[in-house]
Amino acid sequence: MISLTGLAIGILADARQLDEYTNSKGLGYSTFEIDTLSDLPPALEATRKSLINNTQSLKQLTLGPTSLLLETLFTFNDLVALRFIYSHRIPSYVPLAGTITYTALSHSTGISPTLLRRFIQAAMLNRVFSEPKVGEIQHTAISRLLATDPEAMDTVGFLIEDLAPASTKVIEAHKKWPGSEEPNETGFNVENSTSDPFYLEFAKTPERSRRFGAGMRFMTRGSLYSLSHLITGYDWAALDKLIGPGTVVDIGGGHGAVSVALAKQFRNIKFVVEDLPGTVKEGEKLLEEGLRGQVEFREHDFFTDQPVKGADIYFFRFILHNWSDVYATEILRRLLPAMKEGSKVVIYEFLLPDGATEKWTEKQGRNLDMISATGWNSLERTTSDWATLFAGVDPRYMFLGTRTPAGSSVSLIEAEFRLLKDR
Ligand SMILES: C[S@@+](CC[C@H](N)C(=O)[O-])C[C@H]1O[C@@H](n2cnc3c(N)ncnc32)[C@H](O)[C@@H]1O
Repeated sequence: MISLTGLAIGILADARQLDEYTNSKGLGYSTFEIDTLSDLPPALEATRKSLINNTQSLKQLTLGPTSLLLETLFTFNDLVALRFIYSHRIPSYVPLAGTITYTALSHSTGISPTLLRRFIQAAMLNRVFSEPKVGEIQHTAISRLLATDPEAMDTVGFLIEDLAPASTKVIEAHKKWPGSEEPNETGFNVENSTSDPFYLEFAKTPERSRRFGAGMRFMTRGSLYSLSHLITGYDWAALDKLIGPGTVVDIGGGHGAVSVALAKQFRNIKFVVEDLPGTVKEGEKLLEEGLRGQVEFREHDFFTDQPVKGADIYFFRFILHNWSDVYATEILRRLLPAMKEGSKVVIYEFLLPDGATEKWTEKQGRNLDMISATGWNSLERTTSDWATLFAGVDPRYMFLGTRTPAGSSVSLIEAEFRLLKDR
């Protein structure tokens, strides 16, 4: 057990380090007006995490159980305020420098000054806009981002207009379809009154699809998601040295983002990017001239037998977390007839810890897991989940384990095809 003072002492030491860093960079102290702590060196990233986790614990302890429970229960108000700001495009009406009064904002938006004041002041608690003088609004770093970066605004829209309402229907979906692993029996299906799965439903409304795509790009920006972790975090060089050459099949590879990045680094590995017809055509069009021959696109539905025989690696990024165990099993089973002794399945996905964690910096994994439940009836898996999944597909799959490259949000999960006589 640690005392409030003990937590505060740790916080003081971490805060001092970050202050010294921003001062040494000529940024002064951290402020809500500009982003002073982006792109920290790796050692200070650990300090940032420790500061976030300890301040959160300190705050939760200090609130006490009743206030903490009520604070959690009232978080829906945070989203309502943000939804108001999103749907009325408020960030675009506030000057990037200086202030605007509620009355002036009312003239440009057509919304009453009282409504504006109430919803914007609610959002200010989360540092979206500030009021340096009574009645005058100015941008903070967050609201400025919403004003200047369309993908940030699209992320708000996707999460608040599409996912949050669907999440309120998850329990109804569980009651309607108890124990379902079907991708079209979810909170998203109840909310949208549709029997089509998530992506098919989105495809009906181009604007919704576009907003989803922009949101995904925004949320995977930055070093935590950088493909450099995948490039350096796995021994691709061993495959590159093979005389033969080595082959990687990038299943559900989209437009080939992963294969293209790897192909540039490892010029002797051949990549086959498989996806559904429209995506494959787009990918082929986008492929750089210099990579033709090394990267090939091929139509393939991963619920049918794998056509590329004897590849060294069958690779999946951000695929299996969209599918419940029944479907993930089928996808992995369809690889078996194509695999040779030593063929590997390499998966690049989020990995949840086996046990619970209260660390605030690990909340993102929980968020993603809840989203998987809301939209797909799928899950973010733990190392034990992966081991159980492979064991249930076929005894020839030998689960090799999981690894998270330093500084990465995404982990490697690996299994090998071994004939039973080798065990
Ligand atoms: C979340 S994206 C991941 C794309 C890529 N792996 C990446 O990480 O950039 C999922 C991909 O799976 C593809 N997909 C969905 N169902 C599929 C199926 N039955 N067979 C093959 N690909 C499929 C989609 O077209 C999409 O490109």
